[in-house]
Amino acid sequence: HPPQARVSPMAAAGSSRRGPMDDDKLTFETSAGVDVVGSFDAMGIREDLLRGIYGYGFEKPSAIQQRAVVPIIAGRDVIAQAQSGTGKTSMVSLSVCQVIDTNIHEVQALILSPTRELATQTERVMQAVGNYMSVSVHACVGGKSIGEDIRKLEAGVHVVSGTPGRVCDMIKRRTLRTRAIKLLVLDEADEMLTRGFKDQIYDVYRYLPPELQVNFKLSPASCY
Ligand SMILES: Nc1ncnc2c1ncn2[C@@H]1O[C@H](COP(=O)(O)OP(=O)(O)OP(=O)(O)O)[C@@H](O)[C@H]1O
Repeated sequence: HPPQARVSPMAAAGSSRRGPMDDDKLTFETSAGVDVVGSFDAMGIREDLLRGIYGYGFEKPSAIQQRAVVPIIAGRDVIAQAQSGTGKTSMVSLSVCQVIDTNIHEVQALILSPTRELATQTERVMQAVGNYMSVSVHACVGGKSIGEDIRKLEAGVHVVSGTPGRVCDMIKRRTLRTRAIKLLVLDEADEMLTRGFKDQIYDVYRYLPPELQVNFKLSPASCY
Protein backbone atom coordinates (compact mmCIF):
# COMPACT_ATOMS: atom_id res chain seq x y z
CA HIS A 1 0.00 0.00 0.00
CA PRO A 2 1.28 3.52 -0.74
CA PRO A 3 1.84 5.72 2.32
CA GLN A 4 -0.96 8.16 2.86
CA ALA A 5 -0.85 11.61 4.34
CA ARG A 6 -4.21 13.12 5.00
CA VAL A 7 -4.80 16.57 6.41
CA SER A 8 -8.42 17.41 7.21
CA PRO A 9 -10.17 20.39 8.73
CA MET A 10 -11.31 20.00 12.32
CA ALA A 11 -15.07 20.17 12.68
CA ALA A 12 -14.89 23.61 14.28
CA ALA A 13 -12.56 25.23 11.75
CA GLY A 14 -14.70 27.55 9.70
CA SER A 15 -12.67 29.84 7.44
CA SER A 16 -13.33 29.39 3.74
CA ARG A 17 -9.76 29.86 2.60
CA ARG A 18 -6.89 29.12 4.91
CA GLY A 19 -3.19 29.64 4.49
CA PRO A 20 -0.69 26.91 5.21
CA MET A 21 0.20 28.56 8.50
CA ASP A 22 -3.23 27.80 9.95
CA ASP A 23 -2.06 24.24 10.51
CA ASP A 24 -2.97 24.30 14.19
CA LYS A 25 -6.61 24.22 13.12
CA LEU A 26 -6.17 20.95 11.23
CA THR A 27 -6.22 17.30 12.14
CA PHE A 28 -3.85 14.80 10.59
CA GLU A 29 -3.89 11.17 9.65
CA THR A 30 -0.88 9.42 8.25
CA SER A 31 -0.17 5.79 7.61
CA ALA A 32 2.41 4.01 9.76
CA GLY A 33 6.01 4.84 8.97
CA VAL A 34 5.37 8.40 7.79
CA ASP A 35 7.48 10.80 9.86
CA VAL A 36 6.73 14.47 10.42
CA VAL A 37 9.68 16.60 9.30
CA GLY A 38 9.36 20.13 10.64
CA SER A 39 11.92 22.00 8.53
CA PHE A 40 12.98 22.08 4.88
CA ASP A 41 16.62 21.78 6.01
CA ALA A 42 15.92 18.41 7.62
CA MET A 43 14.37 16.96 4.45
CA GLY A 44 17.63 16.33 2.64
CA ILE A 45 16.73 18.81 -0.08
CA ARG A 46 19.50 19.95 -2.44
CA GLU A 47 21.11 23.32 -1.66
CA ASP A 48 20.08 25.16 -4.81
CA LEU A 49 16.47 24.06 -4.36
CA LEU A 50 16.51 25.11 -0.68
CA ARG A 51 17.63 28.54 -1.82
CA GLY A 52 14.70 28.67 -4.22
CA ILE A 53 12.22 27.57 -1.54
CA TYR A 54 13.43 30.17 0.97
CA GLY A 55 13.73 32.78 -1.78
CA TYR A 56 10.08 32.16 -2.66
CA GLY A 57 9.23 33.10 0.93
CA PHE A 58 8.61 29.71 2.51
CA GLU A 59 10.23 29.39 5.92
CA LYS A 60 8.73 26.22 7.24
CA PRO A 61 6.90 23.32 5.56
CA SER A 62 3.11 23.21 5.94
CA ALA A 63 1.43 20.18 7.55
CA ILE A 64 0.98 18.22 4.33
CA GLN A 65 4.52 19.13 3.22
CA GLN A 66 5.94 17.94 6.58
CA ARG A 67 4.35 14.54 5.96
CA ALA A 68 4.42 13.94 2.20
CA VAL A 69 7.62 15.52 0.80
CA VAL A 70 10.08 13.04 2.32
CA PRO A 71 8.22 9.89 1.18
CA ILE A 72 7.87 11.35 -2.35
CA ILE A 73 11.54 12.23 -2.65
CA ALA A 74 12.44 8.82 -1.21
CA GLY A 75 10.75 7.34 -4.27
CA ARG A 76 7.63 5.98 -2.62
CA ASP A 77 4.15 6.01 -4.13
CA VAL A 78 2.17 8.53 -2.07
CA ILE A 79 -1.46 9.53 -1.73
CA ALA A 80 -1.75 13.06 -0.33
CA GLN A 81 -5.09 14.51 0.63
CA ALA A 82 -5.60 17.98 2.07
CA GLN A 83 -8.04 20.78 1.61
CA SER A 84 -7.55 23.86 -0.51
CA GLY A 85 -4.70 26.22 0.27
CA THR A 86 -2.74 23.85 2.51
CA GLY A 87 0.32 23.75 0.24
CA LYS A 88 -0.25 20.72 -1.98
CA THR A 89 0.73 22.38 -5.26
CA SER A 90 3.90 23.64 -3.62
CA MET A 91 4.50 20.17 -2.17
CA VAL A 92 4.35 18.60 -5.62
CA SER A 93 6.49 21.35 -7.14
CA LEU A 94 9.34 21.14 -4.69
CA SER A 95 9.32 17.32 -4.50
CA VAL A 96 9.47 17.05 -8.28
CA CYS A 97 12.35 19.57 -8.44
CA GLN A 98 14.26 17.47 -5.91
CA VAL A 99 14.03 14.24 -7.95
CA ILE A 100 15.10 15.81 -11.26
CA ASP A 101 18.64 15.43 -12.54
CA THR A 102 19.15 18.67 -14.47
CA ASN A 103 22.15 17.19 -16.31
CA ILE A 104 19.81 14.84 -18.13
CA HIS A 105 17.94 16.74 -20.83
CA GLU A 106 14.90 14.53 -20.95
CA VAL A 107 11.46 14.58 -19.38
CA GLN A 108 11.81 12.90 -15.97
CA ALA A 109 8.54 13.85 -14.30
CA LEU A 110 5.02 14.16 -15.63
CA ILE A 111 2.26 15.93 -13.72
CA LEU A 112 -1.30 15.53 -14.96
CA SER A 113 -3.96 17.98 -13.81
CA PRO A 114 -7.69 18.20 -14.61
CA THR A 115 -7.59 21.87 -15.67
CA ARG A 116 -5.30 24.11 -17.70
CA GLU A 117 -5.17 26.60 -14.83
CA LEU A 118 -3.94 24.02 -12.37
CA ALA A 119 -1.33 22.66 -14.79
CA THR A 120 -0.08 26.19 -15.48
CA GLN A 121 -0.07 27.10 -11.78
CA THR A 122 2.10 24.05 -11.02
CA GLU A 123 4.48 25.04 -13.85
CA ARG A 124 4.78 28.53 -12.34
CA VAL A 125 5.46 27.38 -8.78
CA MET A 126 8.04 24.90 -10.02
CA GLN A 127 9.84 27.56 -12.04
CA ALA A 128 9.89 29.79 -8.95
CA VAL A 129 11.19 27.28 -6.41
CA GLY A 130 13.50 25.71 -9.01
CA ASN A 131 14.87 29.10 -9.99
CA TYR A 132 18.43 28.42 -8.78
CA MET A 133 18.68 24.90 -10.15
CA SER A 134 17.87 25.62 -13.81
CA VAL A 135 14.98 23.24 -13.99
CA SER A 136 13.02 23.56 -17.21
CA VAL A 137 9.30 22.97 -16.96
CA HIS A 138 6.72 23.10 -19.71
CA ALA A 139 2.96 23.37 -19.35
CA CYS A 140 1.47 21.15 -22.03
CA VAL A 141 -2.19 22.12 -22.06
CA GLY A 142 -5.08 22.19 -24.47
CA GLY A 143 -5.93 25.52 -26.10
CA LYS A 144 -2.29 26.56 -26.53
CA SER A 145 -0.35 26.36 -29.78
CA ILE A 146 0.69 22.83 -30.72
CA GLY A 147 3.67 24.25 -32.62
CA GLU A 148 4.93 25.91 -29.44
CA ASP A 149 4.56 22.63 -27.51
CA ILE A 150 6.56 20.81 -30.15
CA ARG A 151 9.28 23.47 -30.16
CA LYS A 152 9.63 23.47 -26.36
CA LEU A 153 9.57 19.70 -26.02
CA GLU A 154 12.09 19.21 -28.78
CA ALA A 155 14.41 21.76 -27.19
CA GLY A 156 14.35 19.51 -24.07
CA VAL A 157 12.56 19.97 -20.76
CA HIS A 158 12.89 18.16 -17.42
CA VAL A 159 9.27 18.33 -16.32
CA VAL A 160 5.93 18.43 -18.13
CA SER A 161 2.87 19.70 -16.26
CA GLY A 162 -0.17 19.18 -18.42
CA THR A 163 -3.73 18.17 -19.05
CA PRO A 164 -4.32 14.56 -20.13
CA GLY A 165 -5.57 15.21 -23.69
CA ARG A 166 -2.67 17.38 -24.86
CA VAL A 167 -0.08 15.25 -23.09
CA CYS A 168 -1.49 12.13 -24.70
CA ASP A 169 -1.37 13.82 -28.11
CA MET A 170 2.29 14.84 -27.62
CA ILE A 171 3.25 11.33 -26.55
CA LYS A 172 1.55 9.79 -29.58
CA ARG A 173 3.36 12.20 -31.90
CA ARG A 174 6.59 11.07 -30.15
CA THR A 175 7.33 14.69 -29.36
CA LEU A 176 7.06 13.97 -25.67
CA ARG A 177 9.54 11.16 -25.06
CA THR A 178 8.64 9.05 -22.06
CA ARG A 179 11.63 6.71 -21.60
CA ALA A 180 13.28 8.81 -18.83
CA ILE A 181 10.08 9.51 -16.87
CA LYS A 182 10.44 8.16 -13.35
CA LEU A 183 7.69 10.06 -11.57
CA LEU A 184 4.02 10.50 -12.43
CA VAL A 185 1.86 12.84 -10.34
CA LEU A 186 -1.91 12.75 -10.70
CA ASP A 187 -3.16 16.07 -9.41
CA GLU A 188 -6.74 16.03 -8.16
CA ALA A 189 -6.77 12.37 -9.17
CA ASP A 190 -10.32 11.79 -7.94
CA GLU A 191 -11.53 14.80 -9.93
CA MET A 192 -9.78 13.62 -13.09
CA LEU A 193 -11.27 10.16 -12.88
CA THR A 194 -14.80 11.49 -12.48
CA ARG A 195 -14.35 14.04 -15.27
CA GLY A 196 -13.92 11.35 -17.87
CA PHE A 197 -10.14 11.54 -18.22
CA LYS A 198 -9.79 7.89 -17.24
CA ASP A 199 -9.16 6.55 -20.77
CA GLN A 200 -6.63 9.29 -21.56
CA ILE A 201 -4.78 8.76 -18.28
CA TYR A 202 -4.66 5.04 -18.91
CA ASP A 203 -3.45 5.73 -22.44
CA VAL A 204 -0.62 7.93 -21.11
CA TYR A 205 0.22 5.37 -18.42
CA ARG A 206 0.74 2.64 -21.04
CA TYR A 207 3.60 4.64 -22.56
CA LEU A 208 5.44 5.14 -19.27
CA PRO A 209 8.33 2.99 -18.06
CA PRO A 210 7.31 0.06 -15.81
CA GLU A 211 9.41 1.09 -12.79
CA LEU A 212 7.48 4.33 -12.44
CA GLN A 213 6.74 6.08 -9.13
CA VAL A 214 3.14 7.31 -8.88
CA ASN A 215 1.79 10.00 -6.59
CA PHE A 216 -1.85 10.87 -6.21
CA LYS A 217 -2.89 14.22 -4.90
CA LEU A 218 -6.60 14.26 -4.14
CA SER A 219 -8.88 17.23 -4.66
CA PRO A 220 -9.99 19.46 -1.78
CA ALA A 221 -13.52 18.11 -2.25
CA SER A 222 -12.35 14.69 -1.11
CA CYS A 223 -11.55 16.14 2.35
CA TYR A 224 -15.07 17.01 3.40
N1 LIG B 1 5.56 26.14 3.38
C1 LIG B 1 4.93 27.25 3.03
N2 LIG B 1 5.22 28.44 3.63
C2 LIG B 1 4.57 29.59 3.28
N3 LIG B 1 3.64 29.67 2.31
C3 LIG B 1 3.31 28.52 1.67
C4 LIG B 1 3.94 27.26 1.98
N4 LIG B 1 3.40 26.31 1.17
C5 LIG B 1 2.51 26.94 0.39
N5 LIG B 1 2.43 28.25 0.68
C6 LIG B 1 1.54 29.27 0.07
O1 LIG B 1 0.21 28.96 0.44
C7 LIG B 1 -0.69 29.11 -0.65
C8 LIG B 1 -1.36 27.77 -0.96
O2 LIG B 1 -0.38 26.84 -1.37
P1 LIG B 1 -0.60 25.85 -2.59
O3 LIG B 1 -1.13 26.58 -3.78
O4 LIG B 1 0.62 25.05 -2.72
O5 LIG B 1 -1.75 24.99 -1.92
P2 LIG B 1 -2.83 24.02 -2.50
O6 LIG B 1 -3.22 23.14 -1.34
O7 LIG B 1 -2.40 23.37 -3.75
O8 LIG B 1 -3.96 25.04 -2.76
P3 LIG B 1 -5.13 25.00 -3.82
O9 LIG B 1 -5.80 23.70 -3.59
O10 LIG B 1 -5.92 26.20 -3.42
O11 LIG B 1 -4.45 25.14 -5.14
C9 LIG B 1 0.14 29.63 -1.80
O12 LIG B 1 0.04 31.02 -1.80
C10 LIG B 1 1.56 29.21 -1.45
O13 LIG B 1 2.52 30.07 -2.01
